[in-house]
Amino acid sequence: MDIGSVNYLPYEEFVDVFGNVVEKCPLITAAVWSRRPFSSLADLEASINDFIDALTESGKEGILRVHPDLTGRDLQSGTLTRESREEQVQAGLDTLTTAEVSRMARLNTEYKDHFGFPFVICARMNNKATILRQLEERLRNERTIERACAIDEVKKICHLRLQGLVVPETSNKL
Ligand SMILES: NC(=O)N[C@H]1NC(=O)NC1=O
Repeated sequence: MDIGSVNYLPYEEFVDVFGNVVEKCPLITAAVWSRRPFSSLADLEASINDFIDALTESGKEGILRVHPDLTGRDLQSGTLTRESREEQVQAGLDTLTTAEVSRMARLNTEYKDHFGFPFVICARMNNKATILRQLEERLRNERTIERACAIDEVKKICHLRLQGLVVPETSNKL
């Protein structure tokens, strides 16, 4: 779909198509619909990012909290959203050894106990080794820095999900 077609979408269809660009946050999509017409895919993405940036710190933590754990129960039981499942599979998180699964589970729990929200990272820009390493490193971050870092990852996930839904404009359009 191109951005012109996006601008013509009635509210219900817009939310059907873009409702999960931020994981389990269709409210963001519903709010951003009011900002159309979008001049470009980048403009749509900027509207989503502006909405996220304007949230209070507890609102941002709410966005993080609805994310599933990486390699958690949802991946094993098949209850992830389609997008999240594809991303975790692409990062190789469905092929961890038993030892890696235990390590990831232990670190995820430690992280969540420490910060009060789950560890979020753009799986498609990583692989299992870099994800485990970042999980260990980010556990040592100060809380405000870590929250900002996690929200940046949400925006990266959103960026890639949007790219899969909207054709970017060609620069040599007449
Ligand atoms: N916990 C977490 O990072 N989950 C997200 N990461 C990603 O790439 N897709 C997700 O759902």
